[in-house]
Amino acid sequence: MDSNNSSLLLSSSSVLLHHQKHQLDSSFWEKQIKVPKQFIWPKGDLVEVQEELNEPLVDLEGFFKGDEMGTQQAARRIREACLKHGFFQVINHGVDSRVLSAAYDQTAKFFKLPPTLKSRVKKIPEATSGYASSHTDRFSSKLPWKETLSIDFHENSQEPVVVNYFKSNLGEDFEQTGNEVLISGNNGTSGNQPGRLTLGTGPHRDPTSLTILYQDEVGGLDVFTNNKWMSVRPRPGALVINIGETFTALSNGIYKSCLHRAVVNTDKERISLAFFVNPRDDKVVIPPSDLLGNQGTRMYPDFTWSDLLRFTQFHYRADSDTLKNFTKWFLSSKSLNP
Ligand SMILES: C=C1C[C@]23C[C@H]1CC[C@H]2[C@]1(C)CCC[C@@](C)(C(=O)O)[C@H]1[C@@H]3C(=O)O
Ligand SMILES: O=C(O)CCC(=O)C(=O)O
Ligand SMILES: [Fe+2]
Repeated sequence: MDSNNSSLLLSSSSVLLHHQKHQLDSSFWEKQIKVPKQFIWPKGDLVEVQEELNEPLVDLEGFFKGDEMGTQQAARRIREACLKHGFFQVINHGVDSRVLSAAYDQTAKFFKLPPTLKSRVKKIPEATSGYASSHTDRFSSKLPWKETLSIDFHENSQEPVVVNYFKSNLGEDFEQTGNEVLISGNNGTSGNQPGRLTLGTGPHRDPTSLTILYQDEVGGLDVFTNNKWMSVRPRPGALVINIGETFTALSNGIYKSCLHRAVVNTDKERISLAFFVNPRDDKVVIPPSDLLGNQGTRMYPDFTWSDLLRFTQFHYRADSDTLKNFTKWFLSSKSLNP
């Protein structure tokens, strides 16, 4: 796939706890036990995880060394995972561990900034980049217990996009932050009540093509498969990879994008860094003809990543049925404006 349109999402539900405007800091929780109702999720979405997902661990060392056997084994494991639930973890992925920890540290540093400084990079409604606290500007219920920082990133851009983003919005002091934040992060939180009633990120399938996620040791990423919620164990140095719905469409429904969520930890804050890989805006998502089956049936219409992104940002909150509802919306908007 020609995929050079990506975005970075940094989020931290815990820092929300410490820095949110409506005094949602630790002293607030000591005095109050009530979580604002907009943050409370339905019981069905909060069902606790029982088991760990035994997702494949893919070692990319052989691939990078040009070793045929190692490459084939990795490819087999990836295919198996994508046919089943679309989640796997990679080790020896080539991303230097020092780069990952520097990105993590800078992310943590960003979320610890005072709200006034963070709001200098606040996401405006039409934009896909910027800082957002619980998406309060977009939604009024089932709010995620997190704050996020998203940065658009185009591989073919001549500019150091991330560095410029930090430098121009937060000043020269943040040039280093931009240098080190190569992938981005999401986060969980602390506090008994919020931990039991809220979610860092609600159940959804990623609308994107591919998500590369670095989660810290706190954990909290759960996947819904085999009819139950299963946790994805944080493995030191590993990256979690998952298929998004754009990839499902590209594979004509063969590769699955699985429902997942990030739960809030009752005593520890959590940071995760997600790098979303997407097709270029002008590329139509069309599966290769050998994936169409005997009848040549297409499962999804021709669409571009920007169509699907627009749908999730302005018409629909990504959940378990985004691709199905996008397809309906897209076809009916096309028949109205052919
Ligand atoms: C294109 C995207 C929209 C979201 C960020 C990326 C990939 C996943 C989406 C999201 C995380 C799914 C759950 C709801 C959401 C609003 C969130 O909790 O952040 C989603 C992101 C978004 O719409 O900004
Ligand atoms: O924080 C996590 O581990 C997952 C977040 C997520 O699913 C997303 O950003 O799409
Ligand atoms: Fe996700």
